[in-house]
Amino acid sequence: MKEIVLELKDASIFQKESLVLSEVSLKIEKGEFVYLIGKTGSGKSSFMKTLYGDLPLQKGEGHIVEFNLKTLKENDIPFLRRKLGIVFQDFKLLPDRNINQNMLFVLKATGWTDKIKMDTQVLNVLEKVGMKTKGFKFPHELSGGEQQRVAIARALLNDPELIIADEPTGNLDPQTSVEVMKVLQEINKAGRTILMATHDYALILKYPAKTIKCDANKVFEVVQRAV
Ligand SMILES: Nc1ncnc2c1ncn2[C@@H]1O[C@H](COP(=O)(O)OP(=O)(O)OP(=O)(O)O)[C@@H](O)[C@H]1O
Repeated sequence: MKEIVLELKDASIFQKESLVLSEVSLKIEKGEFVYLIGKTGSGKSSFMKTLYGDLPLQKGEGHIVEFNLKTLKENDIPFLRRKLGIVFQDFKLLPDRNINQNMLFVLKATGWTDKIKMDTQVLNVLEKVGMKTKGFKFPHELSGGEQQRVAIARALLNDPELIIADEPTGNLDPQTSVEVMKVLQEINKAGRTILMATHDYALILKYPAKTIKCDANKVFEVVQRAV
């Protein structure tokens, strides 16, 4: 039987008191690549925030990696985040330090202490995204696509069980989006599970995968048709 990385049953997603999504039931298995689509304001970010503990799961059931979202405590959140790799549209790299230092900052914050192992892991993840030789550069010295590749490398540092990417190509031109997408595809082929919110239908057509949609306060799987 396949390992389940994420399972929601009849979950409701709220922003404060307002209901954004209801009756959400879905399963994501280890190794899947899943797109999350939907209009602006349909609830994609709220959905993802619930998965990484930024919004509480107030109703329904939710299990992600080894965590129960319903009983998740404030103290559990850093441990949950270590099992997830989170990638944002706006990269969120620290501007005042170079790429290697950005990576080491995350490793230190997540409990790594052995300097040699840390340096090896930084090189290892930068190599996976084709940025091994750019560790000395500052974020502002990199293109948007390179910054996003570094952000993906950062998400890989703690060997996550699930990568949650919220519009990772949203700030990139079409060609650069494809380059970043190729990196995500390679990471997926290596066995990692990826949930990616996107507005980019060209990417979905080029790299078809299971697609779930937020619409009218619901989440459902959509069948892609060849065009
Ligand atoms: N911090 C917040 N406080 C209150 N309401 C919020 C907050 N963030 C989002 N919302 C509301 O929740 C609903 C869903 O927004 P959300 O950002 O999840 O949508 P989205 O599908 O990710 O949109 P986009 O594609 O623009 O990122 C919207 O009605 C929005 O106004």
